[in-house]
Amino acid sequence: MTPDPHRAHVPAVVHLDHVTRRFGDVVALDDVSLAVGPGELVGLLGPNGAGKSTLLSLVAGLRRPDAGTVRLLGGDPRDPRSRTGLGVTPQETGLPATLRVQEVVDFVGGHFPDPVPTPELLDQLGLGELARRQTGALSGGQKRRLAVALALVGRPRVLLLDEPTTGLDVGARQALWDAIREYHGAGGTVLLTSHYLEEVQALAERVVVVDRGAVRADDTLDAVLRRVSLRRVVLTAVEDLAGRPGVVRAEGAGDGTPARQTLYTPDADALVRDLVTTGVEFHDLEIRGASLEEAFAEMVAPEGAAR
Ligand SMILES: Nc1ncnc2c1ncn2[C@@H]1O[C@H](COP(=O)(O)OP(=O)(O)OP(=O)(O)O)[C@@H](O)[C@H]1O
Repeated sequence: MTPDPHRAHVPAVVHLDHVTRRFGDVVALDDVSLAVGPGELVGLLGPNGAGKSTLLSLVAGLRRPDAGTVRLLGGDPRDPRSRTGLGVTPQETGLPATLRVQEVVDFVGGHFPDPVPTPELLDQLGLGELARRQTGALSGGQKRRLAVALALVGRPRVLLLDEPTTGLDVGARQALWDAIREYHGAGGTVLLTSHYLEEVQALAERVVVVDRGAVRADDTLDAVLRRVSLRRVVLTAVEDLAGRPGVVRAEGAGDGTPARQTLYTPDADALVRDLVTTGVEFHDLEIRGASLEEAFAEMVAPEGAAR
């Protein structure tokens, strides 16, 4: 399951070893082991209730495991010395409503030995013009960006982001992605959860799929995508091609006029050969691999489908 066997020689910055965490009868994490090496950008994917936030809260030292061990930067995550190397953006952020944006950043930065200068950080996250606004007057998206600024202000070695761009518009999301990439490019380690598969596909090099408290897949993004056997053949044709040999699913079927159709098949070459040899007229042929969405659906099915 470990994508890179060489990683075993590098001490992990985040390490969970056979970790179980229950809430009453609910087993939120069930014997989970995971090691994240320095400089990795890992996307945690999973349906609602899979255990992602619980995992992050254990790494952040906010909760203890019922069984197993969690290590952060080689130490106990509940030890403040380990936590000074950590930046966290929880799913919901409680900001003091009457403090101004720059005051909050100054205040949090004041707890660290070498904070990022507040104006620099606010500019990086597109919050420069809001520096003097009270946090209670920020929009939801602006609050998310401020939460990420607070996670970055102490120049952390590890960044935990729980759904960092939920509720953001396209521009704000892009700005945040840039900030995450910049942090990672400078050697930072990132563990992020997201409901947006495109976000994980855009950012992560490694994908860990969590479902019902267990790790279902842990591999490079490319390898996860390769696990999906289906290919997408996209073309324009008059004839409805849904029933052609090898087509397991089809979208956009023709109705007597030329229509853009997407045909899912395990063997795109065989399908195209069949269309050509049987004289089907088509144009603008494209063949694509699977998306992360398809890979994810395949990995959490079939039980996941009933959730
Ligand atoms: N404080 C709590 N008390 C009781 N049950 C909890 C608590 N926190 C989490 N759970 C349960 O543990 C399971 C895992 O929840 P968790 O929040 O870790 O999932 P998640 O993958 O982060 O979900 P989402 O994508 O919806 O945020 C769920 O069944 C949830 O209801």
